[in-house]
Amino acid sequence: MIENGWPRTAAWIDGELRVGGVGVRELAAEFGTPAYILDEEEFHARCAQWRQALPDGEVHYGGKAFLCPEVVRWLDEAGLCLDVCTGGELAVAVAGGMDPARVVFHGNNKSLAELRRAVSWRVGCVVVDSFAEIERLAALADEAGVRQSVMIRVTPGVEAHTHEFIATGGEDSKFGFSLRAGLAAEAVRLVLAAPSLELSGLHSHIGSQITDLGGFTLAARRMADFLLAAEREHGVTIPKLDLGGGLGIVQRPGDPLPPRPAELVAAVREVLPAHVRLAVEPGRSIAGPTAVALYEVGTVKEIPGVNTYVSVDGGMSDNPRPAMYGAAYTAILASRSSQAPAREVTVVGKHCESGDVLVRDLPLPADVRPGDLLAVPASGAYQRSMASNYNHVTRPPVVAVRDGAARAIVRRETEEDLLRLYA
Ligand SMILES: Cc1ncc(COP(=O)(O)O)c(C=O)c1O
Ligand SMILES: N[C@@H](CCCC[NH3+])C(=O)O
Repeated sequence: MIENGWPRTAAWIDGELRVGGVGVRELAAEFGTPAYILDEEEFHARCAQWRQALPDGEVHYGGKAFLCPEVVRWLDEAGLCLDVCTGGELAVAVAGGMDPARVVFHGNNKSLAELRRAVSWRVGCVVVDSFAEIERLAALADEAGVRQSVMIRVTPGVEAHTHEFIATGGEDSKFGFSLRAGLAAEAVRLVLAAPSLELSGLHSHIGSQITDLGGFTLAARRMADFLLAAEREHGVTIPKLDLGGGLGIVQRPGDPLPPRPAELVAAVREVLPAHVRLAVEPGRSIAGPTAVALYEVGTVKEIPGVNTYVSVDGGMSDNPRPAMYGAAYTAILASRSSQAPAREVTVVGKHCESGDVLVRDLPLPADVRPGDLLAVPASGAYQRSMASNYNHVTRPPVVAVRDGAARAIVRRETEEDLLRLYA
């Protein structure tokens, strides 16, 4: 039953799903539903896997996948650094105790306030993304009397095989400087000409949820060629190449198995010049498989000969990915065993939208009924971090489980939290 895609401690014991040694019935009773149940052991193991794959390089966790102060502390313990893309993510990093020197700051439109904060907090590296930003950052660093380390974000013209909304490395992109159009070369010239900026590396990120190595190695080759050409032209050394994140995960049994971190690192290493340090920014491949989303069934509506809708108490507000990217998930009946024959159902949320679908064509026991708990694996990345208050629902908690104990590392939002904003 428990196949790839589930966190490592997920097990079927005494007629229910357990994660981290805690049964889902107990979790639902204590923390309510919907809730994200995060397997702490899985998170630590995935950080360690990346750290070991790149002992002499830099692993920056892509904080956009899921971030809270407790996760920041786990990253610190694991020796990982952090990639943030807003002032808000930077604030969480600092709240979790991370030294800003270990933070890389991304974003295609960082505000002046964000840039000022990055400089004054001594953020380790700012990834510059536009000509305007190079000018702004150079002026701010100059004003503060510091030399700010930067990387230049380059779009290497690689079309990653993933959903177009999460592909970022193609020529036509809002991110970075185009290699082919010569904009990246101009960015190198401008950064090198700014005395308050120090060019510490080049950066590319081709997209997300990628399960083959071809795009990564092609990007690495193009970036390596560009780096060497820039070094020759300017007589400088560019010590680092950051190939971003993007490694995919299994979302449901049968999905292609993504390469392991060590395989990715080995493949791109082959095309990197020896003097260049490699950096990566995995988000989904660390956080994604760590959490299971837990829902309670509220209604089962059968339309004879057409479809059966199983409605749960969450939906597109806690997982917008099926609606946004057509992402395909699976779910199981998690709170009891059933011998009933399976029938195909559509699992939907409680929002006022027909597109509020969590899982399509899902075989579930025919006796699934209100009060049952459903569990959706691969829910650790881009779910809580993209959750919304649509229809004024409160966002679910993240409950970390380990060795039979459970604690909320992000508490459930309350209506008070929501009402506090209103005049
Ligand atoms: C610059 C950058 N780095 C890292 C990531 C993390 O990506 P992923 O979660 O796919 O590993 C992203 C998001 O796609 C990104 O835009
Ligand atoms: N939000 C996207 C990933 C985007 C990554 C950010 N560059 C997803 O859920 O798949």
